[in-house]
Amino acid sequence: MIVAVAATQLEIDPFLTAAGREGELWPVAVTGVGPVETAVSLGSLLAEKREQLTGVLQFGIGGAYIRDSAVAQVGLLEVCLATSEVLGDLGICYPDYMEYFPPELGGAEPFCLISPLLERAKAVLGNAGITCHCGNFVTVNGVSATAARGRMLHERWQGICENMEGAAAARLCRLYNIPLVEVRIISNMVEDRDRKNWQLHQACVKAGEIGALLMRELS
Ligand SMILES: O=C(O)c1cccc(C(=O)CC[C@H]2O[C@@H](n3cnc4c(=O)[nH]cnc43)[C@H](O)[C@@H]2O)c1
Repeated sequence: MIVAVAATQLEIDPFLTAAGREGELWPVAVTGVGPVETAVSLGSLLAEKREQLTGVLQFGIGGAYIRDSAVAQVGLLEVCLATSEVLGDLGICYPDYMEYFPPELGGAEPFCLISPLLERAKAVLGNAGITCHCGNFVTVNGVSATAARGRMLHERWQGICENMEGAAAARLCRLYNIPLVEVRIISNMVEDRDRKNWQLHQACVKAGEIGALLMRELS
């Protein structure tokens, strides 16, 4: 059994619409925004259901880091799959520099998400003709609101996508030895903040549709 989770009802509603009657049988949860809420809600869910679970599907929206080379730039409303997750702002925060703690103090250590379930998810998207970018994701407590901060996190982690929940789910899934597939649709570029450039609604709708497709094919 796979559980589908997203941070907000804004992401879950289009998922339920796309899932239709079939979705009534799927376990689904809203985890809340940010790593702490995710750890609390997903942690109690996994503690209860871990014996029955063969995977966690986390879907939602995220920001795309702007890359130096235009070759593989991820764009608005494009699909990203995480091959790793890291807590990108756990440490000492300077305006455009992060100093991470040593490993014994919980220093930033990426969680690898490569698994047979991830390979199946890639195949599902490929068979549906959906192009997806696979790469490292970075989880933050605060949305990066400057291009400089985004560039710094991108360069430090070779990150493609910023979000606020993935590393918490990755840490829990590692604890319980359950594979995690994290898929995000780009709602915004990580740039000097300009809210009018965000495509929040469209990204939530697409995230719900892709989430439902993956649940249908992976369950
Ligand atoms: O600034 C606003 O008005 C505003 C309105 C609604 C939502 C937001 C968010 O910041 C959403 C955070 C939510 O979405 C994910 N997300 C989307 N883009 C990013 C990003 O660039 N950096 C980090 N997280 C992002 C995140 O996972 C949260 O669940 C703002």
